[in-house]
Amino acid sequence: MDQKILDVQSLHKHYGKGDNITKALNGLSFQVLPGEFLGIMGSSGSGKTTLLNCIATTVQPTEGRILLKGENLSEFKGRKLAAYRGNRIGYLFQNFELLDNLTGMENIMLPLSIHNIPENEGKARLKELADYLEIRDVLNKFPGQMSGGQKQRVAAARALILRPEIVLADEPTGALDSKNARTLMDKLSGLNEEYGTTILLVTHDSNAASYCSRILFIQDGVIFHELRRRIPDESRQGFYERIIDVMAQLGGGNANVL
Ligand SMILES: Nc1ncnc2c1ncn2[C@@H]1O[C@H](COP(=O)(O)OP(=O)(O)OP(=O)(O)O)[C@@H](O)[C@H]1O
Repeated sequence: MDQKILDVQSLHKHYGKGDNITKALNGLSFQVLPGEFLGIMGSSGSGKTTLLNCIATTVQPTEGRILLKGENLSEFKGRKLAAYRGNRIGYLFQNFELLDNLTGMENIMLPLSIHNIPENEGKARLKELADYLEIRDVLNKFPGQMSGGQKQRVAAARALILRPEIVLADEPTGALDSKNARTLMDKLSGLNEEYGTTILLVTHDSNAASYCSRILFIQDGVIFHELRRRIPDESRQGFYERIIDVMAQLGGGNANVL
């Protein structure tokens, strides 16, 4: 039994050809254990989204491979690939990606009908997530009637309703003010602790990253540094300070405050 949930091995992704080639990933290797809350940081263009998209199988690596519990993702085909994309991973995006003509509840329930989850079970999951994410009041509203923070928590409920093994979050706090960003991160880290959901979080926000258990810093498509929160004795503030030190070395600057 392979203990790792993800094993990324010498991953390369090149876009374009010849003079127009961009080497977004340049031989990136790391492993993720089940239940980890892994942050991925790095300056703009360092390859973070490309990495997440390779894991989501929406971008095909040029070289290297990604193993999910020992199985090569690039060999997933047909139903197995659909099941992987549909319910083994959940996505959370910076711009929420909710359907504007559906209510909050309909947005959250949509994946359930696609994956044939019985109605009673679906309703029970909806209630649990709505209570936890504090979105009961907006379930009958349309996205246009919600605040940014509410939209992102509805999007989180949609990402989680099928109980994915891995959540891929690409800058989920990027469009939120600091209070809403903190609420979202509190909720995500609570879910990570309570349900053991593995989370991969791409972020520029050192405060959001301080909720993670480990952070990979990427530069020019390779891992430049790694930080691990010292559990249980290191405070989030202490971890945040170590993160901003590394960000300063990366030249990314830091405007985020706790
Ligand atoms: N579809 C594409 N075609 C060509 N080049 C691309 C494509 N997608 C990304 N790139 C290039 O690959 C590099 C890595 O991009 P990527 O989006 O992975 O970086 P990032 O670290 O997520 O950046 P940001 O923090 O700005 O979102 C960049 O130089 C980008 O211009």
